[in-house]
This record gives sequence, structure tokens and C-alpha cells, in this order.
Amino acid sequence: MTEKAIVVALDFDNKFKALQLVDKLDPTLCRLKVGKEMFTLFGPDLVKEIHNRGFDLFLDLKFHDIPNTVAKAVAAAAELGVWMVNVHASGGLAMMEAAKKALLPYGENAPLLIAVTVLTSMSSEELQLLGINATAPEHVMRLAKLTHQAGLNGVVCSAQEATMLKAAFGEDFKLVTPGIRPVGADVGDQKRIMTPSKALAAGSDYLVIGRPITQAADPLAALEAIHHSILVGE
Ligand SMILES: O=C(O)c1cc(=O)[nH]c(=O)n1[C@@H]1O[C@H](COP(=O)(O)O)[C@@H](O)[C@H]1O
Repeated sequence: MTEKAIVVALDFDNKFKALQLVDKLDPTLCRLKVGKEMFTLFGPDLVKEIHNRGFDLFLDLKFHDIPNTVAKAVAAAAELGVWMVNVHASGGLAMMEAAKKALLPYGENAPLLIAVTVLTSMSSEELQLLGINATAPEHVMRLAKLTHQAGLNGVVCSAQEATMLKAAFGEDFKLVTPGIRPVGADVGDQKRIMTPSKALAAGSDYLVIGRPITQAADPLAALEAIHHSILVGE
């Protein structure tokens, strides 16, 4: 269902404002994401408050550490009952395998385990500055292969790489794509962007959308406008 493909990124420094927005949203029409800012400020209590309102939650803490530490962090996320959790694929194969193994005891209740490839705020030029002599799509492919090999559920990537990754890894390998910008929206710090409807057409499974909704004068109207843009294929 297209509506459930939208994951609203709750990047707020104010819990009251965040929950005010959440209370206007419908858990049958979108999912929510809590990231580093809100989790650092409000922790597992916020996760519980969102779960109590019936939403699936993506806990976006992008774990990147030694395998033992990441395995324990991922298990802690599973204890919170979140729908999705992520690690950085650049943490390596052993780290991702340890994370996957840590979720085995949770069986069907385990969160989806997703690896970030190349952040959507990074361009090929910035990769060069890190000493990575590959374009962003090439490096995304390299990290996605490693993620697939480790048996994770999918990757975070830009929608610009979605078609390539679906062709390589198949329908079941989930593609979570931030860097989504409706026509005319402020791009901000994102570099590898796409509109919501084009991202879905390219093969994205989940669209992570933050500021175009949360910073809008009327966030609910902004979300509805995005649903409409998807319906009309804008
Ligand atoms: O893992 C993520 O969610 C993520 C990965 C990535 O490559 N790029 C990216 O923007 N994100 C997150 O997706 C959200 C995008 O927010 P907006 O740029 O405001 O739409 C932010 O919460 C980011 O932390």
C-alpha cells in the first residue's frame, strides 16, 4: 500500500510538538522514524509513546561500531519492539552478520534490519575526499552487495540507486530511501534526491520524508499533498 510506504522523520527538539504532529497522523497511512536527535533527548519513553499511538517505528540510530557492540545495540532495539532498525554497512560484513545473529531469538518479531550505504547527503565528489575512488552509485552497489551477503533485509540508499538495486537483489531486498523532495521543496543538505512518485516508480519500498512535512506551516496538509502527488504521478 502506497500510503504505508511513507515514513515521516520526526526530527524535532520538542517532544510536545512532535507528539502534536503524531496525533494528527493516522497509523494506517504512514509510519514514523525517530533518529539521533529525538532518541538522545527523549529515549525509550518516546518510543513507547509512539507505539501506544499504534504507529510502526523506524529507530534510525545508524549503529556503526565493533560487532559485539552493534549486536547488543540491535538486540536492545528489538526489545523496544521497533519495526525497523539500521546500521552502517561500512561497519563491515562481520558487524552486519553479528547484528543479524543478535536478532535470531526474536524470530517473527525481529525488526527489519537495514544497512545505510552512502548517505543521501553525500555526492560522488565528497566520496573522493574520503579516499573512495568510486562514484556514489558504484559505492552504494558495493555496500549493498555486502549487506545482501550478510543476510540483512535491505538498505538505505538514494532513490536514484533504487532501480539498479532492485535489478541486482530482487523484490524482497527492501529499499529505504530518504532524500525525498516533492516538486519545489527546499533541498536543504540533501544531494541525491528524487520526488516521492518517481522514487516509488524507481523501486523504493519506503520513502523517508522529514522537513518537507515537519517544517511545513501545515504538516498534515503537506503529507496529504505528497499522497496526492503520488496518486497523480507528479
Ligand atoms: O537513515 C536515514 O534515515 C537517513 C539516511 C540517509 O542516507 N539520509 C537521510 O537523510 N537519512 C535520514 O532521513 C531523514 C531525512 O530528512 P529530510 O531531509 O528532512 O527529509 C533524516 O532524519 C535523516 O537522518
